[in-house]
Amino acid sequence: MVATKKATTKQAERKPVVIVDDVHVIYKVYASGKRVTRGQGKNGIFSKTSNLREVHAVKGVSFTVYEGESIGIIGSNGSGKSTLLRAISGLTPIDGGSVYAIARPTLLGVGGALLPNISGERNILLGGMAMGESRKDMENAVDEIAKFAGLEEFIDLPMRTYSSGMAARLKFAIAAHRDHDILIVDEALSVGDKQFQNRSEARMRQLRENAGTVFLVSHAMESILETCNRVIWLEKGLIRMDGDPKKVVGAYTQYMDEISE
Ligand SMILES: Nc1ncnc2c1ncn2[C@@H]1O[C@H](COP(=O)(O)OP(=O)(O)OP(=O)(O)O)[C@@H](O)[C@H]1O
Repeated sequence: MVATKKATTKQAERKPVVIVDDVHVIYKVYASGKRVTRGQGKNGIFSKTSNLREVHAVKGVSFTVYEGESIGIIGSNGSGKSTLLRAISGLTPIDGGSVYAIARPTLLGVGGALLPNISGERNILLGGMAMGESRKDMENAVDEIAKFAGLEEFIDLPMRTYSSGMAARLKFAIAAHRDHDILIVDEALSVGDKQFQNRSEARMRQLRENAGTVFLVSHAMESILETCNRVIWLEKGLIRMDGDPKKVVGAYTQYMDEISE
């Protein structure tokens, strides 16, 4: 009886974890392909503005995520999925609107930057500290992370000597070594070789189970349906649909079939 009452109260007090309020992201790119950073467009070293192109990748997206929700983000290529999640994690600056989160969201994927001229071990220390962990905890975690990444013999070598697969494995292992309140997964399942993929998939499953909130970007509808209890479909930087996974995935699949005919 008490348990039922508790559960009902809990449902009534749905706790917001992430609020995305009218978020816009605009990339500024030179037609030559050169990326422009803020402040360079006007009177900077690249003062020739005629070739400057703007890509409005996210055009006013709003939604609220509640505790315990696992959100799948789907949409066709270039619809703004990765940009939106990078904006939520704070890696991509936003050009309008706001993001509020109860904890710092961690982006678990192949995107994070490691430093090429320092060793794998020092990257583990710095990477972990950049995610808010103490130096001591990271020092204790080095061996385990190196082992998970399968890089024990290489961990004292500079990162620039690693293959791209080795570097991706290390990035995944650093981000995945502890549980996160808000976890953002950007198709990280495809990291590394088959053996590492199995290991990372198992760890991902564990992380998803332990995380309070999970965002998953994927083109694999099976993993979206398996993982998420809410799905947001983005198209051309706008939310096209938001709700029940089966309904949203069904509508998206139909749309993709129609446009490919
Ligand atoms: N660094 C960047 N500089 C300029 N434009 C970018 C950059 N990153 C993405 N874009 C553009 O922003 C738009 C959204 O890209 P984004 O990568 O967020 O889409 P996506 O939905 O994740 O795509 P995909 O499914 O192909 O991974 C695209 O038009 C893309 O060309």
